[in-house]
Amino acid sequence: MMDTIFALATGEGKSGLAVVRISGTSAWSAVTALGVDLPAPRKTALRKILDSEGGVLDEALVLLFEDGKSFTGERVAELHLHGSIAIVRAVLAELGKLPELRLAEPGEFTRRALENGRLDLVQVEALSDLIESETEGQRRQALRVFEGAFGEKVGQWRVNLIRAASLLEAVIDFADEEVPEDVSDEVSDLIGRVSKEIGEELEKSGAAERLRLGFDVAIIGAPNVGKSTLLNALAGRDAAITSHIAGTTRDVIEVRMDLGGLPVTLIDTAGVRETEDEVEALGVARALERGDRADLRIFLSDTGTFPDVPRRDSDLVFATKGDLSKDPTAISALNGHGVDRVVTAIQDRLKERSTDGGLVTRERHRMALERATVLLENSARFLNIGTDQYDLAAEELRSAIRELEILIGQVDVEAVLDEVFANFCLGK
Ligand SMILES: Nc1nc2c(c(=O)[nH]1)N(C=O)[C@@H](CNc1ccc(C(=O)N[C@@H](CCC(=O)O)C(=O)O)cc1)CN2
Ligand SMILES: Nc1nc2c(ncn2[C@@H]2O[C@H](COP(=O)(O)OP(=O)(O)OP(=O)(O)O)[C@@H](O)[C@H]2O)c(=O)[nH]1
Ligand SMILES: [Mg+2]
Repeated sequence: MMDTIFALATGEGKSGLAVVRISGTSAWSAVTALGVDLPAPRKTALRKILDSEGGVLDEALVLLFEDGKSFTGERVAELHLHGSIAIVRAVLAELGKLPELRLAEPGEFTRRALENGRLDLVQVEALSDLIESETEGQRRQALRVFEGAFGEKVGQWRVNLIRAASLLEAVIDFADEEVPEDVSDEVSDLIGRVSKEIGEELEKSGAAERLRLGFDVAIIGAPNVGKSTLLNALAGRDAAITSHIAGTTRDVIEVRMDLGGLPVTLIDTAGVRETEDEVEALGVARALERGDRADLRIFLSDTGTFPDVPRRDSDLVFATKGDLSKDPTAISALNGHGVDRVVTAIQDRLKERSTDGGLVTRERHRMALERATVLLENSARFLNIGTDQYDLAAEELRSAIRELEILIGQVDVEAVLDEVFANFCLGK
């Protein structure tokens, strides 16, 4: 029997409401222990929550879920408390005194939902992405996987490959008895179809992965060209210090923002120049390094000269301080002129790389599907050699099937589960 676990399910700190969730066989009796007269399942009721001495901790809504009919699949109780730090602390302390209960680990409620077959492993990851989502694009992508689109697709691939493996195994098993019918066409067709579909998903994986993680956009240029001023204009706040002194910015300054549904981390960097100043030189090295790693770079100049950095086709280039020059294409971050053009240009460049519709959003998924692809290629090769290699073809197929099963968590691999749950929110 599993422990009954509990945790604060809502955010830390002061808030309108705070929900404490309890899951496991003792979930309801724990609520009784808080002096609550239990309401019927799924019917909220207003109840006083008491400590062990009978003192009132809060007046709250209590909600019970029956075994098998909850998010975790276990018996669940929720206490919808006033969102006070003191109330939450006191209620959690009372629950901690009950011998059958312990505090949940990050992601443990969701882990139980997985173990009870209510979610598959890619849905678990999508749930984590959904909670982490900050932009529309990220929310839509995570929700699609959470609703089961990827799990279903992988499930179909698996069924097709199992059929292919069974056909081969039937031939192997009966090889000494009767002449088996020729299965190679059907097997090769099944393998070919699955490989093609996996390939199509893998093609979209780069974009889907980028959308999940967000894009790094670095602003690069010589000192004093107005990089930090542009960052502030885009961020809508004074995130970076600006001054007329060349070499003001020394460290890398990052601001996360939502650019038309795209998650962008805008990066302001030190002005690039040769310098005797040791600290500034470190800043310049960082600027070049971050620029190198960035998904997109914006080069700024107020004189037409740029740092000597190898260029990419995708680089955006803008002249600055348009209010001081006659160049009609120059932007002015100081008075806001042309800043909208910068935003549109960033969006255009990034949109190309973040087409919606991808399901393969994680390196873990991509690697599993890449391994499966290689195994399927091997299998097809053995299949083509002839019946005496069918056992090897079937073995490669079984390995490919296993990759798919690990991918959706149909077979437990502790290391995979630990990796997936390591980054989960507390209380989820
Ligand atoms: N108060 C509260 N709100 C919440 C959650 C929660 O756990 N508690 N959720 C937590 O993530 C999400 C909703 N997810 C849920 C998923 C399944 C069930 C559930 O009880 N399923 C049962 C009954 C379904 C039904 O009512 O038709 C079942 O599937 O058998 C509840 C919430 C978001 N909002
Ligand atoms: N007139 C005018 N001045 C600007 C404009 N943009 C920036 N400046 C000024 O130029 C000076 C340098 O701006 P910063 O944004 O600090 O320049 P930077 O590129 O970040 O400089 P470093 O951090 O030293 O590399 C400041 O005095 C800004 O007010 C602009 O569009 N028009
Ligand atoms: Mg600066």
